[in-house]
Amino acid sequence: MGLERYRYIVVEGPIGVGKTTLARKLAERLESNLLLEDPDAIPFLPKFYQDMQRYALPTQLSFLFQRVEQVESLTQIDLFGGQTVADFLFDKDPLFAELILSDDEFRLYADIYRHLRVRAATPDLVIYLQADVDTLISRVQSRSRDYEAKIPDGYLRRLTERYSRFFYDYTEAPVLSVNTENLNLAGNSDDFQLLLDRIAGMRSAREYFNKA
Ligand SMILES: Nc1ncnc2c1ncn2[C@@H]1O[C@H](COP(=O)(O)OP(=O)(O)OP(=O)(O)O)[C@@H](O)[C@H]1O
Repeated sequence: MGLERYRYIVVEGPIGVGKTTLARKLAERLESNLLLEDPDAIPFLPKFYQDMQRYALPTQLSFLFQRVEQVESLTQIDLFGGQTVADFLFDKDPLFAELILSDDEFRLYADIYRHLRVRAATPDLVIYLQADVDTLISRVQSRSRDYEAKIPDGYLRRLTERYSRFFYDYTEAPVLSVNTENLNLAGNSDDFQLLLDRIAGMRSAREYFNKA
């Protein structure tokens, strides 16, 4: 199948693009370990969407500590072997921090981040999912988590821009950028198979997949 060579695959992209959906499907197909972000375990998140300025710091720190724990569990998984699929990249944590924190808060966050000295494993492949902001909005609405009704469109737009810049500069691991506008990974198994073939056929460190 050509997918065995990836021991650690990360699916990334802005809120609602479909990371969790794809990570679950990949893990099921590969019979691999699955590492998922758990937004329901962040008690500040609903409050954050109501008052971003006030709740940005506790929300950001809660996500950071959750990711640290998950990255540590990855080391455990590694001991037992097998493949792992995750729906987040540890290195993207500061991307959110820069977007939502004030300058002073960001300095404090950066100190904590540095002192944690996390050594996150480098993925063998990052699948970077992309979609228009309007598509993100409709996908977020389709999963109907009540508190997400308050996510401002401008926030999703700025986040999407930050993601583009982040991956423009990112060279740590091979990246497959996937335009998901016409690729229904939620329901269409043909589309999922197309993507699997594309992943298996990946030959260089940076490739693009755009279903015509
Ligand atoms: N390629 C796709 N085409 C159409 N709908 C999709 C696609 N991928 C995911 N969806 C749908 O969009 C919604 C959001 O998907 P999902 O929860 O996987 O996003 P996410 O990127 O993991 O979000 P978050 O960043 O909040 O964790 C779900 O309802 C899912 O069924």
